[in-house]
Amino acid sequence: MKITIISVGKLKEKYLKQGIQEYLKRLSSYAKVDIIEVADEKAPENLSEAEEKQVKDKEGERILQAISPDTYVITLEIEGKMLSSEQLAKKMDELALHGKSKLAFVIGGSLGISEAVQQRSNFAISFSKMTFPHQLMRLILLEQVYRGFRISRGEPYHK
Ligand SMILES: C[S@@+](CC[C@H](N)C(=O)[O-])C[C@H]1O[C@@H](n2cnc3c(N)ncnc32)[C@H](O)[C@@H]1O
Repeated sequence: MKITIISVGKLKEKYLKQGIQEYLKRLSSYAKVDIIEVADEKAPENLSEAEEKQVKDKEGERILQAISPDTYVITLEIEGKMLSSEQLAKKMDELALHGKSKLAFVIGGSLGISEAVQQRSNFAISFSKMTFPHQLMRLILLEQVYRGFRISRGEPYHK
């Protein structure tokens, strides 16, 4: 399976970069995982709702350009559906079983995900009702994808 993580903005913090490199290395035994960073819009504080929508729409266009038509898209959304790690593992297994060999996870920018990207999404997953910074979300997602592969293969992993 080819997994792409599409994320808005560049990763800056060194400690996150190190963690992400570690999980990419671990995941390399299970899948080809690429990260695509799309440019974020510089968004000052106190934007009106309409201006926020414009920012999200522009970032959304860049996200959509990075997705090929035959890709199954999972967006990360606070209001999405919460799954257990086992359920995420099962979902990835089922996608592979149904011949879906391309999977993209989309992490929004600081204002979230545009409507157009939500419409393109095949499934919206929530990691809880809490808001995580998008850069940290990348690391949490990679850990869960790695955990998912270990669960699917019955391999030991931390409980
Ligand atoms: C800082 S958050 C954006 C917050 C924005 N107010 C919103 O409601 O989406 C940046 C991105 O991280 C991801 N994210 C943050 N917390 C999440 C959670 N609990 N579950 C799923 N995705 C989350 C989402 O993709 C979100 O677009």
